[in-house]
Amino acid sequence: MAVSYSKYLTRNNVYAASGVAIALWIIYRKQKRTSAVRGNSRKKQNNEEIHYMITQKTNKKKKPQIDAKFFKQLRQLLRIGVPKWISTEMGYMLLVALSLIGRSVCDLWMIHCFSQIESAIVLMDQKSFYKSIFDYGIAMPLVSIINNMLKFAVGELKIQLRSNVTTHLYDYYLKKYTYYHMSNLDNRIANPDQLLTTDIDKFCECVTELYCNVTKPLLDIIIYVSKLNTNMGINSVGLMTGYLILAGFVLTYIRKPIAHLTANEQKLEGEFRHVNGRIITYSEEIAFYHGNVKEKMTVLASFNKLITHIRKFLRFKTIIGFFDNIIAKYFALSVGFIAMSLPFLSDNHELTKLDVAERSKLYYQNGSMMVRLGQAIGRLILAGRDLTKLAGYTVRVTELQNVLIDLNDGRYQKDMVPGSEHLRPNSGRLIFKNNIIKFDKVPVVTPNGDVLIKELSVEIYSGMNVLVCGPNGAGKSSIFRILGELWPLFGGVLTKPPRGKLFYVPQKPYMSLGNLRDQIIYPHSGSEALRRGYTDSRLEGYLKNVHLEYLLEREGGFDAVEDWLEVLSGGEKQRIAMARLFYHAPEFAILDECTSAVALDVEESMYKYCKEVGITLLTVSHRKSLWQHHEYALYLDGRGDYSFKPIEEGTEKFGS
Ligand SMILES: Nc1ncnc2c1ncn2[C@@H]1O[C@H](COP(=O)(O)OP(=O)(O)OP(=O)(O)O)[C@@H](O)[C@H]1O
Repeated sequence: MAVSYSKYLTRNNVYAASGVAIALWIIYRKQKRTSAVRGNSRKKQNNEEIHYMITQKTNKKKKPQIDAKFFKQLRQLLRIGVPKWISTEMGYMLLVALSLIGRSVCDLWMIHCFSQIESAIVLMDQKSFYKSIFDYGIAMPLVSIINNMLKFAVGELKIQLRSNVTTHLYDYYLKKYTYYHMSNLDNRIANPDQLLTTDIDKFCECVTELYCNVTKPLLDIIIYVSKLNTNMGINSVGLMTGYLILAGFVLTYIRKPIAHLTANEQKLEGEFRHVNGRIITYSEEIAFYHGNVKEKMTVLASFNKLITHIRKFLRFKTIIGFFDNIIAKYFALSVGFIAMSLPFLSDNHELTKLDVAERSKLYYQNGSMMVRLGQAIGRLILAGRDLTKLAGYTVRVTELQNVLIDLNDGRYQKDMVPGSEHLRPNSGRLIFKNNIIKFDKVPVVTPNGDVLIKELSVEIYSGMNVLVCGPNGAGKSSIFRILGELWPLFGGVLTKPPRGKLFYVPQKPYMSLGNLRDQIIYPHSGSEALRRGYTDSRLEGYLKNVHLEYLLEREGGFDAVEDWLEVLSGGEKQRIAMARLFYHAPEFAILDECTSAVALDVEESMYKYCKEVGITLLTVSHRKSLWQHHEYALYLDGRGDYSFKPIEEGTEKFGS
């Protein structure tokens, strides 16, 4: 029989359809105009050479896909999330599974209960009706408890997974110098902050959601298939199962691009956050330069890139959603109805021998089960979508993990300058020995293979204060990066005191979160300092040495908590860093232009104090006034040569 569409042509339907058409047209026109305006502004931006750069290598091979590699990566990450078979995480997984079983049993019981209620109404059986309503009322709290227990267990499972994965990766990230190496020696990851925060969270959320979205439908399918098989026969159940397999294949195939679109979205979110973060970090510098307009353009360029991608992703999801709905929901239901009808419409099924009332009751029960079976199948197919999303997060978190493992093992991936292919990072030898710093034929090479000095051979003993000088970019700080083990040794033998006996004071000192005491004793904790015998009065002495005792009164004592990077002036920060040096009292101190903002008289008293307490100084400075505090000068000429000589009467002093 032909379908007659004319009956749908009612006045209300025509109004509704016209409304939707007009709304779509307005959106289309508006978007076209917006993209035209954006196109112009983009051209303008290009003219002004507005672009932001984040040096993250795009690895074309690494498109996330649901394949054996993905399952291997997922298994590895899950082993971190659920480390043992007998563990809290397993306990919560079990609780989730039990709650899901409880919910399926409740669903089944409710189908039975509702069929009793409806049958009692149709048969006008008052007693049976009130009994069923009473049973239903009694069961309600239990159903509610099971539902909320499920939510609780899912929430806790996610928290456990996130804690385990995050702690594991931070163990690597904050081990030795990995956090420094990731941004300075390796090109692979540009935004570890995004990966360590949002991406891990999303990964764990996806895993828990998937666990529920697979377990419950699977459980439902097993329960309903076995019930329906008994009630209706193998044909009906076979039809549904066959459909499930076919639909699963089709949808997995058309959803393939979701994985890399998700991974890309996370990457762009990370870049956007990174660009924003820079404005916060350098707000003062930007403000002095009136750089707001330029920064706005950079931020908007990053934002537009993100939005364009999200919009593209949304369109893709909308189109896929259309097929998802049809295949996973509506068509699944139609197949369900056909499967339902098979025994009822056959001539020789046992059902045909029952009276109408019994058949109606059975139809309701089997129909409800079939609908739920259809929904379970639909949900299972839709879980495929979560799986592709999960593949995106899995790739990103796995990449982070791999890079962290590589860096911990001393393996880096960085674009090297041409001609540096023969250089092998970590090919030098490191020896720990007290009271000596010795570079024995150590090449001074930047992480990207730029050779600043071919072979440096210098021997410095305790008590030999050395001034390091030379033009900008000659490699003065680079020598100390190698000495501080931040940069790898590309050859030779480096002898140095053990960590902790060598202290670095940079030009821009770092101030930690915490109170005033924490700034002096960084990176020790308050209790550690006390254990070592450093009372507040001793710390006050160090503040006096750097002429900062007034801070105690101004800020409200050692326990005052402030954002010290903001609250202290440049010179105050440098003086706090010197007080920190006095507290640690190392064998050797590297002073890298660390008194550039300090008044000359204060600088002099600080240097005198260092000598008094026997700290050997290796100073990088362009100030002539500092030469008097040193006995040796290491001069780098900026062209790869150097000289290491005692400072004598006639020695030429470099600097201003
Ligand atoms: N992380 C890095 N990766 C690659 N090259 C670097 C890195 N850090 C510094 N360089 C390069 O190494 C060279 C030497 O830098 P270094 O900081 O040692 O100079 P410097 O002598 O201390 O100069 P200045 O007096 O200006 O502080 C510079 O050309 C610089 O660009």
